[in-house]
Amino acid sequence: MLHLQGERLAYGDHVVLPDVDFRLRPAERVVLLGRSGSGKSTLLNTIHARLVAQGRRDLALVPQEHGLVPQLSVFHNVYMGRLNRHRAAYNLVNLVWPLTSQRRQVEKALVAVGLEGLGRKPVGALSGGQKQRTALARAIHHGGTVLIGDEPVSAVDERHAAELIARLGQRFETLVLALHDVALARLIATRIVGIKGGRLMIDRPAQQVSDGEIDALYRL
Ligand SMILES: Nc1ncnc2c1ncn2[C@@H]1O[C@H](COP(=O)(O)OP(=O)(O)OP(=O)(O)O)[C@@H](O)[C@H]1O
Repeated sequence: MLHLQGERLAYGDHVVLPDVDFRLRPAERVVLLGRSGSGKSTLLNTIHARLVAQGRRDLALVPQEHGLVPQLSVFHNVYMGRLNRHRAAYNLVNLVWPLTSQRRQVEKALVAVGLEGLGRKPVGALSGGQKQRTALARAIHHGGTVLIGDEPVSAVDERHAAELIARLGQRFETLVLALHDVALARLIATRIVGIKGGRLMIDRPAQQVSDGEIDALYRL
């Protein structure tokens, strides 16, 4: 599906990951772990950009800052997950005066993330956890086979985070997620990638990765 080979990931002169080898295969559930600033978002964003450049459309994204429009309603933000499926005029009608059929479909995505009935609320008036759920609903509404998520449940409490991650696992065949919660990573990951010191220190099937190795990622 994707193969990064000896790639140098940098922002101008600031090299984050100088020599990345990373392969993504269909149906993998890859979780990226590592300290803050280790390069998880950098790798995720590169993976997303490459898949888009390949012309993949079956790809949903939950970015770290959610990428929502706070002035617009939850409905509008979630509807935007499918903008590319319709003609501009149809989208315009729905953004101004949503059709019942579209409201129903968006509502299904809202139910999936526990935001039922909140479609009319402006995103700017939501809690942090609700904003994050809105971003998840947009990804679910977009649909596809691959989900790229940067800390997609970080603002949700532990129990609900596990439920939401499990739901994402049901909806998307292939997952690449950055997570900070190791227990959550263990629930969903078939493969763990641990980043430290500019390298992918770990890249193995999840059951072969010990807790000690994961702890070492977070040690200075
Ligand atoms: N747009 C950018 N321009 C320049 N440097 C950046 C940019 N984004 C990230 N960096 C730097 O790249 C490094 C890796 O950042 P990245 O966001 O990939 O880490 P992360 O592991 O996702 O961190 P966190 O867990 O805090 O989100 C950091 O040193 C960060 O300061």
